[in-house]
Amino acid sequence: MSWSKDTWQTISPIYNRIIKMPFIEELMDGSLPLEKFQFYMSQDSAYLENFGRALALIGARAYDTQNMLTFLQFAENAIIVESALHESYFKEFGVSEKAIVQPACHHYINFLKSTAALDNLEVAMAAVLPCFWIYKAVGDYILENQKDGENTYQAWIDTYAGEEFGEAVTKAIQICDEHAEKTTPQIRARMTEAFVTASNLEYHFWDAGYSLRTW
Ligand SMILES: Cc1ncc(C[n+]2csc(CCO)c2C)c(N)n1
Repeated sequence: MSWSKDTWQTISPIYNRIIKMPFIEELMDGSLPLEKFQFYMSQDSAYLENFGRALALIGARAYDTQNMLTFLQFAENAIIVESALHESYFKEFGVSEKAIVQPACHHYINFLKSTAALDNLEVAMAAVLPCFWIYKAVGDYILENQKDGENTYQAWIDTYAGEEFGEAVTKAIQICDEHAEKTTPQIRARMTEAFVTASNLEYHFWDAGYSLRTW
């Protein structure tokens, strides 16, 4: 079995907990209180900037120029495409000031940046993968299960369930599998560990949004 299939099975209990979270269920039916979504989006803004930095760092460390280009494009997308989504919601809901980075976000961005800077390249690539893969899976899950009707959060849902984003996810998974295949069993095991940690951090990011958890 490929590294990615095997690793997705490992995190399936975490993924199953994620799609049952009140944050996701209420995002799906549009009943999520605005205050919680605003908190999540303002933290996500800081997340995206730092995630973009981690991706650019991985790009700089890539073994060949093709993978370098791919990760630099991921970084560019994280900054430009996703921040457009944030900007439109910020305008709609009148949030403008830069947020203080709260614990769950702080934990996640520092894990990503330190892994991207100091760990093996393969491990760094695995650490950023849940960000792509879990969002695609959650986006598709919501699109398949949501009821018809107006939803304030539809733009968010469509971003992650979209075809274009799907292609980026497939590419990110493929790159990890290629690197997993060529590396040692020890590093492959650390790739899995980094993937599990990032998946847990995704859970906590949404959980902190729902409970408005601050320092
Ligand atoms: C906490 C958190 N995790 C993942 C994403 C999703 N995401 C952010 S950047 C990017 C790839 C480049 O577009 C993806 C998939 C998010 N928004 N917030």
